[in-house]
Amino acid sequence: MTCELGGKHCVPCEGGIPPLTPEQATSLMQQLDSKWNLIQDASGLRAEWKFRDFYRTMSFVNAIAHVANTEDHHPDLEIGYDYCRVVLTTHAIQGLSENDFICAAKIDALPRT
Ligand SMILES: C[C@H](O)[C@H](O)[C@H]1CNC2=NC(N)=NC(=O)C2=N1
Repeated sequence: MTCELGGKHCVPCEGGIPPLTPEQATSLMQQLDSKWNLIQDASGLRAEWKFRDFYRTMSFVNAIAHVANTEDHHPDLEIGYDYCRVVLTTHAIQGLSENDFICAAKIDALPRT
C-alpha cells in the first residue's frame, strides 16, 4: 500500500457521524508526512511549512486552496511572509473525519519550491 488516502476523495459531511477516535486517527497518521500532528484529543490535524519568501508561501497556499475547493473540504490557514500553518478538522462533527486525512494526504503530494 503506497498511499491509500491520497487516492480517495472527500465525501460531503453534514454531521450525523461520530468523529474518529484517537486510536483511529493515530492509525491513519501513518499514511501522512511526519510534519502532521494530532491536536489534543484528536480533535484536529496540524502542520507547518516554511518557505524562502512570500511568493513561495502563497504559491503553496493557492495550491492548498485548489485542493480544498476540489474536495469541498476547507482547512484553517495561518499565513505569514515565510510560513503556512494548516489545521484540518471537520466542522460539522467538531472533530476529525477521514476527509481531514484525505486533504492532508493531498497537501502532502503538492509540489513545494
Ligand atoms: C456540504 C459541504 O461538504 C460542507 O459544508 C463542508 C464544506 N467544507 C468543510 N470543511 C471543513 N473543514 N469541515 C466541514 O465540515 C466542511 N463542510
